Formats: sequence, structure tokens, C-alpha cells
Amino acid sequence: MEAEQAWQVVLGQLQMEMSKAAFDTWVKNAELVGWNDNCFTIGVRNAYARDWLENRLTSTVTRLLSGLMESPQRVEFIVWHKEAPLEASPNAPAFAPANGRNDAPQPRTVIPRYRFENFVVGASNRLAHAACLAVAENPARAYNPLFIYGGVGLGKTHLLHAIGNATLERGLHVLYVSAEDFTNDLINAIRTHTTTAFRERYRNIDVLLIDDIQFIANKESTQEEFFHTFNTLYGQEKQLVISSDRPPKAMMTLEERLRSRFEWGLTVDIQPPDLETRVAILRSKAERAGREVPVEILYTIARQIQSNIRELEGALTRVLAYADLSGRPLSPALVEIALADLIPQRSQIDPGQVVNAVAQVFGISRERLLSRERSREVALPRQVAMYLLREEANVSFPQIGEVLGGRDHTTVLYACEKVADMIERDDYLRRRVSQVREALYGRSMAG
Ligand SMILES: Nc1ncnc2c1ncn2[C@@H]1O[C@H](COP(=O)(O)OP(=O)(O)OP(=O)(O)O)[C@@H](O)[C@H]1O
Repeated sequence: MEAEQAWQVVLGQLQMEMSKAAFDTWVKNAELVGWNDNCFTIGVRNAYARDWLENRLTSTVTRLLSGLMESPQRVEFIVWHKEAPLEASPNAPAFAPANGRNDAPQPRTVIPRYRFENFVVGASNRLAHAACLAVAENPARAYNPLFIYGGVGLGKTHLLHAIGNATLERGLHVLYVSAEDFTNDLINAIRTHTTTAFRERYRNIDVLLIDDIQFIANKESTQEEFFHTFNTLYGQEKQLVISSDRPPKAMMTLEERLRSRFEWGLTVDIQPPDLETRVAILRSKAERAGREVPVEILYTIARQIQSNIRELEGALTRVLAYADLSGRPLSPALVEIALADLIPQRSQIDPGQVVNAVAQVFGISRERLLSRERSREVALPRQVAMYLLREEANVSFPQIGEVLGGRDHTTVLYACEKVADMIERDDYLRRRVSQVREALYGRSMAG
């Protein structure tokens, strides 16, 4: 197995085993920067991440890598930053370990592998993709600022970097930064009396890509600084692209003057992908990994992971690793085993929880949901409740009929089939069903 491939398998494994918060904070951005003499060198963004990984994951990662490479391996974690990504070839970025042990978080630069060419377009992200392309082709002319929002792991970061790569290639000066890094950078600049240098870094650029802006929503001085950064760049006709997990209006603690500025240009959303798009994403990922995966397998995975593309990709990595390590051929049964502990135990969900969650997400009372009322406002949520009772709580059709105020089991059967079918075609319904799952399982499952 190639070193990079092994590292990807380990990442997939860690993603499954760690909490989402821990994975995103410490592991998500770790990359393989070198493999030499049976030693994996893993680059991370700052000293905190390096220490965290060193202390907690050295033995797990070493064990996994040794198993995959079939020989003893070592692992070292280093702080690194990318060197002049513009000059680097798009597929082979040049990495330079930071000199010594550098404690200052480095603003991130553009990741070469997130490109328009490997972004799969479907109904759920078509508008966002088109807007990003337009901005990349016509910075500061098409839409400024461009504000992209959507749930976790749906491709916002990918699109930001795709704009970054396209504009870098045209010789523009681009800066990608997460709102968290912007905040840390600011705090650091204040602490070390280098705010002038900070401002120069953020204001002498052509394109600013700022990810997860919701992070600054409750931070007053960061908002103040970002307000001035925004005004300077906008005033000089420089492009701003902002991503967030929610629309500007839904950021309660965001200052009004920033909120209104975010809405000056174009606001677009990304929805969870439909089945066909999920399969297309898996196919593209399998091709990039040089693997031939039967379409039936892609469908089996795509049906199980519905609303987070990062998890979808993690699931494919896991299935492939499972097949490789066990020496068994890819089959739907193998997918089921490989992903078994990813899917929460159905029996742990209580029917009452499902009814409550549906009522809450659709904004109607539990009593109306259980009543005989037939208006569409109530009928659709009731059918969704039937579908989810079957899917998530594993309740039989006759029992579902009873839970929902004494309905015939054929009515329930019909509702389940109808909702299963509609979810694949109707963005609104898919989003609602995702929200109910989110309420049932917490954030990580729903994405
Ligand atoms: N349409 C797509 N085609 C191909 N890959 C995709 C697509 N959308 C997302 N991905 C992949 O899914 C993963 C997660 O996407 P990304 O990190 O961009 O999500 P995000 O919306 O920024 O999530 P978060 O809110 O957690 O920051 C990435 O590896 C990305 O390349």
C-alpha cells in the first residue's frame, strides 16, 4: 500500500472513531508531508495540534499504519506551512516544515486539491457552484461579497478553495483563512503589538476567502476588525467570499452592520445532496483513488449516508479498507458490516422521541400530528413520522398505525414508500428529514 493511501485509511478510521468535534479540531487538517525510512511525517497547523496528536494518537496511528504497510512504522508530527502555493504544481504542493517549533497559528493558504474540476455538481449545489465559478472568472465584478451557507460537510470549504485555485492561477493575490484563524491571528497580533502587520496581511490582497464566519458572531473585537477589513477590501474592489453554516439573518449575535454587508452581494445555499449526486461523488472519489467499485456498492453506501459528504467519503474509505484488510470482495453485505457501527442502533430510539422530533421540526403540535386532521400541513409531517418510525425506530407497520392515532397499516405502508421516494427528489423534504435525524441523534449523524 502507498504511504498516502495508508494515511487516508487511517484518517477514515480516526474519523469514525473520534467525536466529530475532536476530529475536526485536531485531525481534519493533518496531512502526510513525507514518508521516509518507514517514518510517516504528518504536518499539522500549529503546536497545539502537534502536541495533542503526539500525546494522544501516536500509538494508535503507529499501530494502524504498521498494520496497513505490513511492517513496523514510526510517526512524527510537525508544524508546517505551505510554501508559495502559486509556484507549486497543482497536484504536488510544496510543503515546508515551519522552522523549529512555531507556536503562532499560521493563516492557511489555498489547498491545491480542492478544485472546480473535482467538485461534483447536482441539484443541491448547482447555484452555489455557478456563483463561485462566476466569481472566479470575474472577481469583484460578478457578486461581491459572495456568501455561501449550508450544513456541515456539504462542500463550502471545497468551493472556497476552488475559487482560490482558479484566481491564484490567474496571478491574483489570494488569502484563504478560517474565521477561527482570523480571530487567533488577531489576538496574537494584539498580544505581540503587530496589528499593523496583521492589517497589511489581510488588506493587501485581491481575494479574501473566509470560512465558517459564524465563528466570529459572538466576538465583538473580532467583528470590529473584520468590519474594517471588509470595508477596506470592498472599497478597493477586492473580492470577498464568505462561508457559514447558516444565513446572515440567522446569526443572532452578529452585528447589524456586518449582517447587512454580508447581504450586499449574493447569498447562496448548499443543500444535502440527492442520491444520484451522492453516488456521483463516491464514483469520483473512487476513481481518484484508482479503485474500481461496482455501482451497486456505491448505491449501498450512498443510501446509508445521506447528509454529510465528509462522512460519505469517510464511509467509502472505510469500506475499501475493510475489503483490503479482510481480503473479502466488495459486496452489499460487506458494506453493511463495515458501516455497522456508523449507523446508530435503531432499537435505541423510542417511538415517542420520533413523534416529538417531527412535531418540533415541522412546527406543529404533537396533538395535531396524532389527530385525524387531514390538511396537507399536518398530513405530510405525519407521513414523515411514519417513515422515520419505520426507518429509525424499527417499529412494525401495524404498530406505527397505532402510535399515530389508530391508522390502517396499508396507509402506513403507502406513506413510507411515498416519503422514501419524495426524499430523493424534494430538497425541502430531505432537509426536514435531516433535521429530524439531527434532533434524534445529535449533530454528527445529520451533518
Ligand atoms: N460536490 C462535491 N463534489 C466532490 N466532493 C465534495 C463535494 N462536496 C463536498 N465534497 C467533499 O466533501 C468533504 C467535505 O466538504 P467541505 O469540507 O468543503 O465541507 P464544508 O461545507 O466546508 O463543511 P464544514 O461546515 O464542516 O466546514 C471534502 O472532502 C470535499 O472535497
